[in-house]
Amino acid sequence: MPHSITKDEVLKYHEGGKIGIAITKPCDSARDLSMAYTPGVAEPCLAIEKDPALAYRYTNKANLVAVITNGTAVLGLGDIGPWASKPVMEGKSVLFKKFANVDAFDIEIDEKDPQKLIAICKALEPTFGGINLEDIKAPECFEIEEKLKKITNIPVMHDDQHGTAIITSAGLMNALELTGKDISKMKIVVIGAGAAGIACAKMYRQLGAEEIVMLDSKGVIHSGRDDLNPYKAEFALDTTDRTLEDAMRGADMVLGLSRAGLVTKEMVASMAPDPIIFALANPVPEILPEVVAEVRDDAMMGTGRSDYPNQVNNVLGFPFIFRGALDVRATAITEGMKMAAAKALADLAKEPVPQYVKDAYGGEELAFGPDYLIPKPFDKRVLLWESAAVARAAVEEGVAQVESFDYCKYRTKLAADIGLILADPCE
Ligand SMILES: NC(=O)C1=CN([C@@H]2O[C@H](COP(=O)(O)OP(=O)(O)OC[C@H]3O[C@@H](n4cnc5c(N)ncnc54)[C@H](OP(=O)(O)O)[C@@H]3O)[C@@H](O)[C@H]2O)C=CC1
Ligand SMILES: CC(=O)C(=O)O
Ligand SMILES: [Mg+2]
Repeated sequence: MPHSITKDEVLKYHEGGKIGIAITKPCDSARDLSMAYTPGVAEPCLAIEKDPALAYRYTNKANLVAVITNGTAVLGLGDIGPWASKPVMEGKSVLFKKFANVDAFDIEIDEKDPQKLIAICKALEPTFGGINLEDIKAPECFEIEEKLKKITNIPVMHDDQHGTAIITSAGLMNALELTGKDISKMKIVVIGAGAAGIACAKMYRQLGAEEIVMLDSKGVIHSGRDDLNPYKAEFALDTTDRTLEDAMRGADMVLGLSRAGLVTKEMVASMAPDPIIFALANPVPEILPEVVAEVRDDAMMGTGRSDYPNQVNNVLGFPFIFRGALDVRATAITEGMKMAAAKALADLAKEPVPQYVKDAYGGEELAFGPDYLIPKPFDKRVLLWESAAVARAAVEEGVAQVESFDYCKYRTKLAADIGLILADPCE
């Protein structure tokens, strides 16, 4: 059931913002001040001038991510601008810290021109160990990310694209296992041909999907349309489906990454048996679980929200992906790293759930099944499973910059960070 929170409570919670800055070294005496600031600070400066890689050793760069937006596609609220986007970006920084101990600065930029935004992000490279692009609208987001990946030497990831693709893929893999559906024979409807929709559809193709019907605000993306950008055109189908109602008929899965309330009961009723329904628009999904339940008892349902079962949300991605990437000083986040993250999440969902996780969800019984397709963000083991998988994949894909990487030792360290001792750290 949804949590009951009032507008006043939420606004009160946000007074003064949600995150601050902590000092990590002693700074209580004149001697400390000479170390932290002048004259002592000149030593690391000169060392880094000689060898820029030492910035990873003598500054916080190695554990610092920029959460960058221009506020053009904030949640499902649309182009509300950089000022109004700040609570979301602060929230992302909170999640980076809370779930993966990654320090993150939210940076809201008053700039819509992709070329200028690219230049600004590139200019920030000396400060950060990674860049998490957030809530930048399509199609500009594709060009911005693609260019930044080429011109920077730090991992850059557009969370709405790849975080979402990874988490929904994990949920989909497990839904396939539970329903026995064959992805290559499924009709998959993707509502939204923006950042998230396009990236998810690409990853589903990697998983074997063949029939993906995608829709934008003008309807089904079909081969007769002449108003498609190249990213949408890649998904243009030769189909007679024109509306969402047409597309949903007989569909095995619908993935909503668009706007609130677009899916009706009638559409859900027209889907194939055992439908997979991920209605992920935030904060209000394309259809609510209780409405689906009125017409189907065989649906597997997920939303992006914290107050329903199956929270299919990129919170399960970005903190852990960057943790793994930063720890091996990866220069990029590759396809192999993304797939490793999705598989790790899917696998973890099949493990018994610790009591503290159940307690965080009101004592609810949580076990692999239709209402528990993916792990919960408060499950500390996500760090262990996902970050270790991402770091290992980075090494295997040749983008890690550490001199050596010992998977078993890394898992032991991550386990210690969450208070676990592993029987088999190499598992
Ligand atoms: N749960 C999660 O983890 C995540 C959820 N989301 C949610 O997904 C949604 C989209 O985000 P994002 O991809 O970043 O945004 P974008 O602005 O990049 O894309 C939005 C897409 O929705 C389409 N759209 C708008 N209205 C309709 C409609 N009536 N019918 C069909 N499509 C429509 C737009 O069409 P057009 O191209 O014609 O404008 C566009 O393609 C948001 O609600 C966001 O909160 C996003 C990321 C993660
Ligand atoms: C979850 C998220 O990133 C979004 O809705 O945009
Ligand atoms: Mg987002």
